[in-house]
Amino acid sequence: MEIIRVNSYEEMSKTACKQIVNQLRQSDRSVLGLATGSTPEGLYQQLIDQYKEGNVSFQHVTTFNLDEYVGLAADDPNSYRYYMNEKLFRHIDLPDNKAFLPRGDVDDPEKECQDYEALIKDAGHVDLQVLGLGLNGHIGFNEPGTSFGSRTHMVTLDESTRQANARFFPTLDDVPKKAITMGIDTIMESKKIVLLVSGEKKADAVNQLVNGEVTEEFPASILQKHPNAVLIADEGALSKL
Ligand SMILES: N[C@@H]1[C@@H](O)[C@H](O)[C@@H](COP(=O)(O)O)O[C@@H]1O
Repeated sequence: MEIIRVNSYEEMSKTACKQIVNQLRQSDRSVLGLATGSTPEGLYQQLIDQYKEGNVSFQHVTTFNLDEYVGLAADDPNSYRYYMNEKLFRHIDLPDNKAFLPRGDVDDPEKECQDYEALIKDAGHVDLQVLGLGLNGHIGFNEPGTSFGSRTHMVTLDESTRQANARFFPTLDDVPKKAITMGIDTIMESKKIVLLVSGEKKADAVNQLVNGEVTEEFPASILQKHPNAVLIADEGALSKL
């Protein structure tokens, strides 16, 4: 895995933005994989700026997000669909019908997982997948213990993940207990992976990711085996390497 060391959160966001712009210059019909959480917010702002300056268009792009909470509708302010609309989609020219997330409020989440896999396959798989890193090594919502062979599936969130994400919700009780996430194998099929990590609180996780053994107990460790993965991380995140 290539490591790009940057000085700040802003530089991380700009460097990731360049990777995406380069991808879109190679093909304006690229399929992008997107992530939520605090980490990619700066990247999305950079992409909006690039779009507004006329440097990039998303007109022919397709996007697939990693995950969504089960039970939350698109217009729920805590849903990842709502996050993506607010932080990126409504500011750019990406067509609504090309911006995919798993739907959290369906009657049959298992079927939704299969349908989501089929959509990704029909689109020709993800060209560039943006990832964040959970404190426990999760990617998407693939918690420790998830099979490396997993495809899009429904998961029960770890208590630690619910607590880490509680800051977005009124109370911890409001954090959903289940989510739909692309599986590890689904993520690994992406042609390129751009993993973003910022801040000292992720330093132990980054150390384990880079130097630890490849184990299902630390899902992100599988990225060591990806042929085209890049970690863009700031000094804080790399401080324990
Ligand atoms: N499902 C998301 C992940 O995709 C994300 O990478 C992680 C880290 O979030 P943050 O970037 O806010 O630290 O949080 C959530 O659990």
